[in-house]
Amino acid sequence: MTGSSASDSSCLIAKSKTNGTEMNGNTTRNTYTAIENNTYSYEVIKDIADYLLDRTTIRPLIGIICGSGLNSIADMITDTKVFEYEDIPNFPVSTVEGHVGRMIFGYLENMPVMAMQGRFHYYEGYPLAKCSMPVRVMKLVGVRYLMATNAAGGLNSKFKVGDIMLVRDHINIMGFAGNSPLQGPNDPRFGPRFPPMTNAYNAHLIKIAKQVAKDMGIENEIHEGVYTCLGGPNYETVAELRMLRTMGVDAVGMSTVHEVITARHCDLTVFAFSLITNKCATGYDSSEDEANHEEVVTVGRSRQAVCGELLCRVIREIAKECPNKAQVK
Ligand SMILES: O=P(O)(O)O[C@@H]1C[C@H](O)[C@@H](CO)O1
Ligand code: HPA
Repeated sequence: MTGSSASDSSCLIAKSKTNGTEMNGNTTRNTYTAIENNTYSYEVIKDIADYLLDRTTIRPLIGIICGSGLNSIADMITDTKVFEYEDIPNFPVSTVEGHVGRMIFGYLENMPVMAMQGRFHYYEGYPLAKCSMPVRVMKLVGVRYLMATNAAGGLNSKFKVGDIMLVRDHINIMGFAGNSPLQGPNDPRFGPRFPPMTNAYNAHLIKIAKQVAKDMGIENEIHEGVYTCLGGPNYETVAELRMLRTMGVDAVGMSTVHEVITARHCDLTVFAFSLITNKCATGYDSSEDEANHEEVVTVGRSRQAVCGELLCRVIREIAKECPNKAQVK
């Protein structure tokens, strides 16, 4: 299937394209009529995937999402083809500091990858399905593995700022309230109506990452744990954090869960880790523990080399096992 049918009103995307035209004396970027009701049909997402594939010969097998302050993970990619989000039809734009807003195609460890420098969060005003829509784009581009990274508050008392938590599982708190990226009609071309989440995070890749951490000599800075995503943008109250801790949450953030649900729905293999950028304040007297985004981004930047190396080494191991070695550079 290529492109949307002109008769399908739910997936028309380019009704008012003004490609580089002059308006009020200024050059405008491409503008597209908004999709209806923020709904991304299979055809719209296929259009986005085709837009990207038409402009590069790279065929990624791995999709990467860079968390807050972790953009430079994608700077390690070689032979790049860069797409600004604002140039991709029907793509949202990043509005958060620390999220640049670029999709980078290229190679890491000789594996073809595509990486998001900047993700979309619910608190930016995007519905969850729109936040995780790029994961479906990855799927239609041909990606088999999603590697998601995020910045998170450490709730487990053993975690230190700068540590990395390999995500073993998540608690979908927003889902408890009925908010899901899979809400609405199900398109079986992506996946089943009722997808299981038992093994959302691939145990084999976690094992590989632990071995990699040992090889890097950072085994004391690596943990395995449970992540949860809250809606944000405010950080949590002490009472909320205490409740989350009793629920078994080790790290708290504002992303990833809906991306992973979307990825598992369309059968991507998932690996995710959280960089612990701050300790969660579980007492009222610990004002020094108050979270702030500047600190989150600063800690992210200070640890992105380590996070990048971990990711690259895991990719190196995936490359060894890659089912389609022909695609490896
Ligand atoms: O995109 P991630 O999940 O890495 O970003 C975290 C969550 C919020 O967007 C922000 C809070 O500081 O960092
Ligand atoms: N809470 C929620 N999201 C976060 C945090 C936090 O403490 N740190 C980074 N992202």
